[in-house]
Amino acid sequence: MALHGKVALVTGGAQGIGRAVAEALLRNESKVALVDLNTEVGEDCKKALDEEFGEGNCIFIQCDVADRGKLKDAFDATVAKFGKLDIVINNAGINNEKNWEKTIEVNLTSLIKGTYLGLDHMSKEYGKDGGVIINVSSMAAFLHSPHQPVYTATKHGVIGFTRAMADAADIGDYGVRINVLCPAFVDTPLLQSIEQEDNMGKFVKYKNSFKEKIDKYGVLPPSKIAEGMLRLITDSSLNGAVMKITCSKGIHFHTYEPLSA
Ligand SMILES: NC(=O)C1=CN([C@@H]2O[C@H](COP(=O)(O)OP(=O)(O)OC[C@H]3O[C@@H](n4cnc5c(N)ncnc54)[C@H](O)[C@@H]3O)[C@@H](O)[C@H]2O)C=CC1
Ligand SMILES: CCCCCC(=O)/C=C/C=C\C=C\C=C\[C@@H](O)[C@@H](O)CCCC(=O)O
Repeated sequence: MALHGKVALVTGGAQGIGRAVAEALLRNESKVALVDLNTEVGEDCKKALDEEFGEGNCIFIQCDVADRGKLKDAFDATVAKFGKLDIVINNAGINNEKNWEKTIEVNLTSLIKGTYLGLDHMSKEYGKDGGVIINVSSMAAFLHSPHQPVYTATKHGVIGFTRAMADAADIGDYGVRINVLCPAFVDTPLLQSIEQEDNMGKFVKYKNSFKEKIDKYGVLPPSKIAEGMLRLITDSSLNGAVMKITCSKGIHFHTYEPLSA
C-alpha cells in the first residue's frame, strides 16, 4: 500500500508511540486523525504537526476509546473530514494494575471495538475499498511480567484476537489486512507510570526489579516503532503478522510452529 493520499486514524495519537506514527504517516503524505483522551496534549500535538506538515492534513478528535458511542463518532468524523478511511492504528493503551478493569476496557475491549469499526468503514463485506488495521500489543505478551499481570493479559489477548481476525478477513475476503505490533520498552510517558502507586497498585513495591528489567532489555525510541508500523502498513504480503521490536533484535517477526494433529 502506498501512503500518499491515504487516510489514517490513530488512537492514542497525541503522544508517545501514536504521535511518532502520526508523524511518520504525515511525512509520507497521508492524512491523519489523532483520536485521544487528552485534550491539552492533543491540541498541542495537532498544532506542532500543522506547523511541520501544513494545515489540513491532520485533525484532533477528543475521545475516550472506552466510550463506544464516542469512538464510533470519531470514526464517522474522520470519514466526514477526509472522505474515506484506509488505515486504523489501535494504539491507545494504559498501565493500571490498580484499576485493572479499566486496563482491560482500554487495552483490549476498545481495541476490539476499534477493529470492528475499522472493518465497518473499510471491509469489502460492506462495499468498501479495503485497508489495513494494526493493533498494538507488547513484548509483555511474550515475556510475562510479575509487575503487570492484567496489562500482560490484555497484550496476550490483543495477539489472539488479531490473529483470529486476520484469518477471518482472509477467509471472508474483506480486503483488509490485520497485523499486530509488539514493542519492547519504549521511551514514552507510559514508562514513567511504573513508579506510581496509582498505576501499579500493590505491585509498586517491586518497582526496582521492574527498573532492572528495563535496564537489562534497553529502551527503544518511538521512531523505531513508527518504522516497524510503516512496514506493517505498506507490505501488502503481511496479514496476521506478529511483529516484535526489541533493542537486541530490532524489527523482526514471531513465528508459530504448526500444531500437529
Ligand atoms: N512505552 C512502552 O514501553 C510500550 C508501550 N506499548 C503500547 O504502546 C501503546 C502506546 O503506548 P505509549 O505511547 O507508550 O503510551 P503513552 O502513555 O505515551 O501514550 C498513550 C496515549 O494514549 C492516550 N490514551 C490513554 N487512554 C486513552 C483512552 N481511554 N482513550 C483515548 N486515548 C487514550 C493517552 O492520552 C496518550 O496520549 C500502548 O498500547 C502501550 O501498551 C507496548 C510496549 C511498550
Ligand atoms: C509501563 C508500561 C511498560 C510497558 C512495557 C511493555 O509493554 C513490556 C515490555 C516487555 C518486555 C521487553 C522485553 C524485551 C526483550 C528482548 O530484548 C529480547 O531479549 C527478547 C527477544 C525475544 C525474541 O526473540 O523476539
